[in-house]
Amino acid sequence: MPNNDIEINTICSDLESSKFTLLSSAHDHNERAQSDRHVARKLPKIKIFGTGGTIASKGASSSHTAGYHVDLTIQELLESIPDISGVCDIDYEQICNVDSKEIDEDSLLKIYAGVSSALQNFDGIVITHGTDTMAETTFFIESTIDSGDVPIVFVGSMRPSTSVSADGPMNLYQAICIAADKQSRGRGVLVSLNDQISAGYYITKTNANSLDSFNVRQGYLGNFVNNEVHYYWPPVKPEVCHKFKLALLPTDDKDATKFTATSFPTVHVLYGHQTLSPELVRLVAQSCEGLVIATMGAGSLPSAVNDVVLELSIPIVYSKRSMDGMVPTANLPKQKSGKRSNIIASGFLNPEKSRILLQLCLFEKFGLSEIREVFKGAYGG
Ligand SMILES: NC(=O)C[C@H](N)C(=O)O
Repeated sequence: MPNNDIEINTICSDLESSKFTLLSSAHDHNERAQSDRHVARKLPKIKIFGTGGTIASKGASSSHTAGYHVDLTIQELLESIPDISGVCDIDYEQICNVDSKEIDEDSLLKIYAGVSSALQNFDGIVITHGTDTMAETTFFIESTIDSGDVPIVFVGSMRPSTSVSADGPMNLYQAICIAADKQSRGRGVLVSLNDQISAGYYITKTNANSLDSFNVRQGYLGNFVNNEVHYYWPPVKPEVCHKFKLALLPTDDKDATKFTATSFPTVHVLYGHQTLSPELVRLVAQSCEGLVIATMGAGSLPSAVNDVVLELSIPIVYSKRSMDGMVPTANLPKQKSGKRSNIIASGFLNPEKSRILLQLCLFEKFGLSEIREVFKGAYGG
């Protein structure tokens, strides 16, 4: 992790002679607060966290857009963007540096802790992250952090830094400008990718390769064109999002963002298909505290699978493998006795977001009816 203030020459061709100063996270905050630069210009202070992903990756050559590996620190990434010294003052920190397939609960909690702490001292937060699992992290952060007015902007890229027309530097530049823009206040967790601004709660990665990788059926919130942020709507947050107050064990009485490592209950996801084995469902259910099944339509699974599910005692969420639409409660299989079963409809939540929501519910020790209430927020239950 970098320790000192560093001067950076931008590589943007029309700004070749410009310089800006990056403040490393180790830099003393009091010194920063007292600096004339801050006081005189009153620029927004933006915290930038690096976690890895394609945006921080290098490939074998400029034509390679696959088979690359994470190899750039957040400091190096910041060296590749246009001058932002007139936009904001930035401070940066490397949380981890991995492909997002490696993001686990430990990384999620590190991001959670970093964001919680930065919310107290910064006007905006930017997090670089791989796109493959970005939607899971944004869903987790929106579900666990009340960001008030402070924008939390996630950003990634689809091409590695070494490729021709790498999209990372522009995406990162835009994310920082979005986080620094007053219009972004009161919008919660945002995602900036391919000139579009979306709600972190709703995004889904819908294209495994193209630059326009995130499709948001609920609509984009705005876009970024030629240094301008344009929102289509006034500030709004996802109404259906259940906010969890994570009961983490503090290790420092004075600092609520420091806590002991915690593991979340295990929740597995099974993918529904013709001939899905009831025995597989039974077997998987033995090794988890909750299960999500990507059903084939709006809650449909072979009857033999439904029969096994109804015998189990753990909560089982019926989600869907179709990208759009929802699983309504009316489609859930019922107990012969007429009693409510252990099955919960995911509403419009996809399997991976349903998994995180169920995990959070189980972490909070919610019973079946409370879990149902939480999923009702997403029109399931
Ligand atoms: N475009 C990307 O960022 C994909 C990469 N595999 C990741 O999620 O880390």
